[in-house]
Amino acid sequence: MSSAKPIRLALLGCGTVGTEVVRLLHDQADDLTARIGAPLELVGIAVRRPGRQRGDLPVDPELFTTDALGLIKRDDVDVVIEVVGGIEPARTWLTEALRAGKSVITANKALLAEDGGALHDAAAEGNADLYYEASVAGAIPLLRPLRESLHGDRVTAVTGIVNGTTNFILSSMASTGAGFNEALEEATELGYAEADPTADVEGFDAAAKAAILASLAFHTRVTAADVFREGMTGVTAGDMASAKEMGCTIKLLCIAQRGADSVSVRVHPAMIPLTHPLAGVGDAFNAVFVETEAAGPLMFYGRGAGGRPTASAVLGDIVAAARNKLTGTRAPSESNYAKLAVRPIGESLTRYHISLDVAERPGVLASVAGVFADHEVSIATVRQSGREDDAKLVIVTHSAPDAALAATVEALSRLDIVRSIASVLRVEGGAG
Ligand SMILES: NC(=O)C1=CN([C@@H]2O[C@H](COP(=O)(O)OP(=O)(O)OC[C@H]3O[C@@H](n4cnc5c(N)ncnc54)[C@H](OP(=O)(O)O)[C@@H]3O)[C@@H](O)[C@H]2O)C=CC1
Ligand SMILES: N[C@@H](CC=O)C(=O)O
Repeated sequence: MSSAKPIRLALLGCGTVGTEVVRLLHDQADDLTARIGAPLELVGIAVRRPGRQRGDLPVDPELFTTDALGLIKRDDVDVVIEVVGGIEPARTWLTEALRAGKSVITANKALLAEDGGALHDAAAEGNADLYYEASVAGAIPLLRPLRESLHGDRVTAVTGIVNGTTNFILSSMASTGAGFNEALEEATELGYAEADPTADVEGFDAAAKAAILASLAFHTRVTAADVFREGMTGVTAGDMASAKEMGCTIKLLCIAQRGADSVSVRVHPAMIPLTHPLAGVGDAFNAVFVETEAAGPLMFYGRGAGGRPTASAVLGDIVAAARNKLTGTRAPSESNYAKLAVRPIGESLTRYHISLDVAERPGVLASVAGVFADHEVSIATVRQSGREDDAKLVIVTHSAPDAALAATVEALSRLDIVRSIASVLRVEGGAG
């Protein structure tokens, strides 16, 4: 056993992730002590409802408190672990801890994407560690490679599936034909969804992760407000069927790209070919491609959500922060020297898959094609089906500025021969 003084931990939150952090700290205590060179000691756990049943947690019930700020301020706390979520009071707690020189480990992507700058500034002020590996892609070691291993290279793009809940729903819809509500309910039971699952299904969670990834990859502060966001609630069983007919599937993608002097960051559902490596990423798994100038493409894959996988990432950060405490060193600080501008979605080159319900009469195709030509959007494929009074057109475009594609859809909706725009999806990776 180590005779070194223990590193003392305060845990804020003991829900899906927090309970698994407690279990791993307990189950792996001896190994952790050997790896760090000092034991870890949990000195307090802040929760909202201390009397709540938390299974057979291997922890002294006396450690629970509702006074998170009081716990953070205790002199015997070296490291603060936040697995509560939300903007406030988490921001106040974490800035307080960092300014006081306490290491902070957080899984709170919403806060990092909304006001990560304030946390990084507080870390610099307090000469404290700020680690947040669990905030993006659950268990996957992704931020440390971006923050350290790839710092000698230039990242040009980050593309991936970064939300487990929506991947679980879309995979269930595609493979078993499950309905949206049923799949969301199951994802929630399995501990994948956010406290308010609107954050998952409307793309806010993936957009927050996209902002964190783009900030690290491009050395530029990117916030959630900079990210174009479209959720997956508009994806219908009809879209899934249409995707299947074209040899494709639909995934909620995060796409961050670096140009010469700007970046673009977007989150939206996209149709991708079944041959695309992301097409086979099922269940609540995540996968992220990082493209760099020297290393070329790199792919990261693993469990993107769930208590135990996420706790694994938190534990890795605890070990790093504890080692730094012992050696008197610090985590790499924020690197935002590039300060690149963020380009709006309208300037990004994208491709659309558009399904139209149209009148069945001569000249329809010519009128529709004319709208595309007017907006300088070229058509890749057209499929026509239906009978009198029930005709459908499915058009896939070549790539064009997103603003031109959006304007084309808007103009199509005003044609009298177009009864309705059944769906519009972006297309990635050679689909169509
Ligand atoms: N679930 C997952 O798969 C992943 C989650 N994350 C992130 O981890 C964080 C936690 O998620 P998760 O464990 O799922 O969330 P849960 O809702 O399961 O747990 C939240 C915990 O925070 C406590 N809490 C809430 N409000 C307060 C408050 N005002 N003061 C003190 N404690 C409070 C709750 O207390 P009580 O138990 O008493 O209600 C609960 O223990 C979030 O930021 C989430 O985005 C990141 C990656 C994956
Ligand atoms: N709700 C999130 C949890 C992990 O970040 C997700 O589903 O990915």
